Amino acid sequence: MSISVPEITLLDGLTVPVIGLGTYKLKGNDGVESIKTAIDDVGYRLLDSAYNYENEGTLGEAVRRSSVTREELRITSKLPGRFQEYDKAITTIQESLYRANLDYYDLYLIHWPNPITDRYVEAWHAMIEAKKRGYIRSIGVCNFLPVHLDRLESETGVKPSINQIELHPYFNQAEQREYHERNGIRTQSWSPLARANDILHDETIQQIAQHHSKTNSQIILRWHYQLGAIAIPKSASPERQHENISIFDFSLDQTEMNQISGLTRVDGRLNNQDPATYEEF
Ligand SMILES: NC(=O)C1=CN([C@@H]2O[C@H](COP(=O)(O)OP(=O)(O)OC[C@H]3O[C@@H](n4cnc5c(N)ncnc54)[C@H](OP(=O)(O)O)[C@@H]3O)[C@@H](O)[C@H]2O)C=CC1
Ligand SMILES: O=C(O)C(=O)[C@@H](O)[C@H](O)C(=O)CO
Repeated sequence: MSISVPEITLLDGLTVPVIGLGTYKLKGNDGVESIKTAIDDVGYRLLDSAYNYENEGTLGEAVRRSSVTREELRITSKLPGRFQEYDKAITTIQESLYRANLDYYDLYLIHWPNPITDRYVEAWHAMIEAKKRGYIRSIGVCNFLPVHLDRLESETGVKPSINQIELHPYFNQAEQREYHERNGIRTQSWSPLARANDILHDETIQQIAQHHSKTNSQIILRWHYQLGAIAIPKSASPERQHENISIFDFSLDQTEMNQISGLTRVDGRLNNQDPATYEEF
C-alpha cells in the first residue's frame, strides 16, 4: 500500500516531500530492488544519495525501472570534499549526472564544509553556476554550522535551500534548527533513527510508542516531522520502509515532543563528526 506524503516548499520554490529515503549502502542489484520498491510500492518520492556513496548509478537505474514519472521524484546527490575547487566541482556535478544517467538533480548539496581546507565558498560559487546551467533545481549543503552559512550568504548573496545535518533524539540540534528557521533554510535530518541501535530500546520512546500503538521508529520519525525537519531514514526492507513512512495518522502532544527532545546528550553525535573540525574528502 503506497502512502501519500505531504510536501513543503523550499525558499527557491522547489516542493519536496516531508520524508524521504536515505540510500547509504544501498548498491548494486539489491539496492536497485530496494529503491524501486520504495518508490513504486511504498510511496517514497524524495531519494538521497551522494557521489561518495558510489550508488548514483544504482539510484538512477531504480528510477528508470520504476513506474513513477521523473517529474514526481526529488533526487538528491552531494559534492565530495575533494572536489570543492570550482572547476572540479562543475566536472563532478556533470559526472554525477552521467553516473545516474539523469538530465538534472532536484537537489545537490555540498557534503561537508571542510572548514580547515576552506574551499566551501568556492564550491558554492560552482553550485550557483550549476543551477544556472540547469544541472540542479535547488542547491543546498550538509553539516554547515551557522558561521559557514553566514559566509555563503555574505560572500555570494545566495542561501542554501536545505542544510542536511545529524539530527535524532540523542542529538536534537536545537540551536542549529533555530538558526535555520530564522533564515528560511529547511533542516534535513541525517541518521534520523540514530542508525537504529540503542534508540530502538529507549524506555521513554517505548512508553510513548505503546501509548500510540506505534513503533519506536514511527515515534522518532513523527518527532522529526513535528520539528519541521525532513527525515531521510534508510532501510533496505520494504516492511521497514513502509513502517517509517506511516507517520501521518497520529500526532505527538507538546509533552511528548519535549520528552523526546529531552533525550539529547552533549556527546550525542554518532561518530563524533563535529563539522567545526571534521573534514571528509
Ligand atoms: N549528509 C551527511 O553527512 C550524511 C547523510 N546521510 C544520509 O542519511 C541517510 C539516513 O542515515 P543512516 O546513517 O543511513 O541512518 P538511519 O538513522 O536512517 O538508520 C539506518 C539503519 O536503521 C535500520 N532501520 C531503518 N528503519 C528501521 C526500522 N523501522 N526498524 C529497525 N531498524 C530500522 C536500517 O536497517 P535496514 O536497512 O536493514 O532496515 C539501517 O541499519 C543515509 O542513508 C544517507 O542518505 C547519512 C549520514 C551522513
Ligand atoms: O554517510 C555520509 O553521508 C557521510 O558523510 C559519512 O561520513 C557518514 O557520516 C559515515 O558513515 C561516517 O562513518
